[in-house]
Amino acid sequence: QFHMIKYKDLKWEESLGQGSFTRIFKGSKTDVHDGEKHVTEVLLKELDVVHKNCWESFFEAASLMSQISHKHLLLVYGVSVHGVKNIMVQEFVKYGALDLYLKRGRSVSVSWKLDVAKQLASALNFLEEKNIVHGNICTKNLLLAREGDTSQGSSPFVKLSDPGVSVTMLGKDVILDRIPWVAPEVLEAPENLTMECDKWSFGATVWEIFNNGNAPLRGWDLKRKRQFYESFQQLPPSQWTELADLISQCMEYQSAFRPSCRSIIRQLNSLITSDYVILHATEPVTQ
Ligand SMILES: N#Cc1ccc(Nc2nc(N)cc(-n3cnc(CCO)c3)n2)cc1
Repeated sequence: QFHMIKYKDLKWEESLGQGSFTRIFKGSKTDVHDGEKHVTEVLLKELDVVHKNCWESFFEAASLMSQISHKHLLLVYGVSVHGVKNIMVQEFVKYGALDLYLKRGRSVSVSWKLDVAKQLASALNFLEEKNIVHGNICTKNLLLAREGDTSQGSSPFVKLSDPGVSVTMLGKDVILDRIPWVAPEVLEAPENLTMECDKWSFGATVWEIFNNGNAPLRGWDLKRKRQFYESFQQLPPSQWTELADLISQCMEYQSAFRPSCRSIIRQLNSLITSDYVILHATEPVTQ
């Protein structure tokens, strides 16, 4: 179910950082068809050799993204295996991960943030219709393809990245460190990963977007993070009550009570039309 790409057709350029058990590089792939050579800019996601036993899960994540296509889902060109190296070849998304983009202090408007949240909700709705669980929704996995410029009225465009190695393959500490994105029931038993878990993560991700990419519970150690769930705590609410309500509905400890994707989209639509948006056209950058 995969396009296998020859290692010799790939070229590595600069390193761009790392994910869980993976390293990412800018690169290019060369294809030849009808006798013409095509060079495409790509993102090369390499599974760390020490974790090569996770290669099935790594490729499972990639195949999830290549079985279906949607405008807000990352395009995966294929995979390449070379000796102990496992490489996923993805489309290169121009502005990279949203968490870093927001941290760079771009002051973006409330309508920009709502637009991004709505695009993520529509990707989630699509996955839900296909009965596919993502399992790692967060701004690190939300890629910015177009910056959008609210003064020019052009809107941002985001793509949801692959979930990476499944949470079922990660150690307890890695899962604990994903608090508050990982749903509480997944902490108890990672096999509990369901669509409802993606809604919890969606809530934490919207919280990040409206807090300029600052990670929630930033700097908390694993013990404190664990206690956050044990005492059924919620993230600090936004002063925009309707937004805070949506986030807390998604981050409902009882998974069955979390809203449907359709309800999430409906609530986002009413937020977009509320006068709060006009009043807070461009938030002052609060770092
Ligand atoms: N400066 C800069 C810059 C960096 C990266 C990109 N592009 C891109 N394209 C992708 N397909 C995936 C990612 N990516 C980024 N972080 C992760 C890890 C979490 O998934 C994945 N970045 C563009 C500009």
